Amino acid sequence: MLQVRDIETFYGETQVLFGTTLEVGAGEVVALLGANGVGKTTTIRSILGLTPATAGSVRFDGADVTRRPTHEIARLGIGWVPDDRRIFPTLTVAQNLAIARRSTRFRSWRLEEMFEIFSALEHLMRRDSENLSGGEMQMVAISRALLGSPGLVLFDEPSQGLAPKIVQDVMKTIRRLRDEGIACLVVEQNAVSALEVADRVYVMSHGRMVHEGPAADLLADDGLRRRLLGI
Ligand SMILES: Nc1ncnc2c1ncn2[C@@H]1O[C@H](COP(=O)(O)OP(=O)(O)OP(=O)(O)O)[C@@H](O)[C@H]1O
Repeated sequence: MLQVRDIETFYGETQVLFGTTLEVGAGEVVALLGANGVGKTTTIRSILGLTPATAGSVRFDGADVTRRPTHEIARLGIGWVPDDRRIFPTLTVAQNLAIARRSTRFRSWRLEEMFEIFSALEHLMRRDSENLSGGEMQMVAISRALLGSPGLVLFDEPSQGLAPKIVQDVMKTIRRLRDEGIACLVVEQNAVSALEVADRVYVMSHGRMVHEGPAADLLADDGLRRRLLGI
């Protein structure tokens, strides 16, 4: 579904990605881990064309999207759950969700299905989004991504700032998406939660991948985990 090959990305003169390569298959959850500042968010930004790669390629669903504008890339079926959620604060929850609707070649989701996944969401629909708690915002951010009919969802730090029970709900939702055949790329500081939900994992350091393999292997190998992730 997603193939990122040898991408190089800069902020101005500063190079952040030095030949980053990764793949996510349909119905696969892939975790992207690594210390602060190694380039995980920049990898997501390059996939979405927000900070386009200057070398290498990004392919989604068979199409080369490397230097296409972000709105075109999103319209092909890439959903994004950003680390700062980016919910429009002056709109209600219902309005935030209404403007996210999009049809793609992938499965579309009904609002009622969002209410099944997040039982609290139905009662939040009329609320102004600026008054939501962190967990409520995350429900809205994930629902918004799904209402855009994605084939791939990019999650940036989905558990950041959330209570443990809500983190469990988010991870359960990611499993559900996988079961529906949606590809998920999950950038996380909370490495254990990410490894528990992921099929495969990449570990990044200084803009390059330094490890790739089954998530279960890294979860089981204390020595390797300590060396790569310090935990
Ligand atoms: N807009 C920007 N302008 C200049 N440099 C940036 C910008 N955004 C990020 N950087 C730098 O790029 C590097 C990689 O940042 P990035 O956010 O991709 O890392 P990360 O692995 O996602 O880390 P974190 O978990 O802290 O978000 C860092 O050194 C960061 O300071």
